Amino acid sequence: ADKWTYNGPEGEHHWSRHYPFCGGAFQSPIDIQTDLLRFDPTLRPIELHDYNLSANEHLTLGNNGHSVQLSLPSRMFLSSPPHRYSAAQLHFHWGSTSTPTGSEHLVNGKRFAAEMHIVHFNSDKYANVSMAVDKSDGLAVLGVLVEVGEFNPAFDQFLKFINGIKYRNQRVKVPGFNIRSLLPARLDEYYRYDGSLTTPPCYPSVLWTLFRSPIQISPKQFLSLASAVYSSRAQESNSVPMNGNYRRPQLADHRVVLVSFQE
Ligand SMILES: NS(=O)(=O)c1c(F)c(F)c(S(=O)(=O)CCO)c(N[C@H]2CCc3ccccc32)c1F
Ligand SMILES: [Zn+2]
Repeated sequence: ADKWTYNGPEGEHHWSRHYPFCGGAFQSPIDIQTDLLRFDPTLRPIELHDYNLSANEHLTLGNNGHSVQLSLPSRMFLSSPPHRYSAAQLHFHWGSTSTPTGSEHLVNGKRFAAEMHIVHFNSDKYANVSMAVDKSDGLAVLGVLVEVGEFNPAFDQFLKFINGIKYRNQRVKVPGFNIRSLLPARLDEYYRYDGSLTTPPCYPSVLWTLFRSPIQISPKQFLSLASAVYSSRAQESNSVPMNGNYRRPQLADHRVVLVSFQE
């Protein structure tokens, strides 16, 4: 069973004991130093298809003990030629109410308040995300940096249900909404590199796309995300708040980070 945590004896420095890839190459996240970037004119704007889900479509919002995740239908897909990647789920990483800095990727050493990941799998080659998750060309994850600022109505489309998933393994149904509205305006400006899952089993199977522009959520929305959920089960006596669920930056070790824009 996945008994890894972000702190303590099962924390990230111990992951590689049970999950060897976590100690391997091509690990994520990384600190994106903009002076190491290489502009790539072939990086096209990210194209999203069927992201506008109807309200009669029901998504599962769940607490898996490591993150808050929202299931996504596989008919939603992104195309980043030559492949098509179907959506699987989106989830978040954040800090804590006292330290609102919990993004996974950093930009020039700056850590943002939180980070959203939309996990897709290569549906040209694999039947589902579980088949794709350990293949080097298996996954494409969209990363969105989150800042505390303006109220974000799109975020509330699922955040208003978060008190139904306070404890590990709790799940609720939420009506579909336009997932595109969770993303920044500029889908043509992003960082691109080959990396891994940022949680065990840390498979080096992810084509990372981290958008340049952060999105904003209000202080109240951040507080709700960072204080509503626990990584412990409902009936457990000592409840463990879920916060600081981000992995520290890994060595870029000569990996090239491509960038789709030139200032
Ligand atoms: N930051 S990240 O994008 O690397 C990333 C996570 F951070 C994360 F927490 C999860 S998880 O499934 O919620 C829990 C651990 O697998 C996944 N889930 C992936 C990994 C394994 C798997 C299998 C089926 C569906 C989704 C996933 C993930 F890809
Ligand atoms: Zn993630």
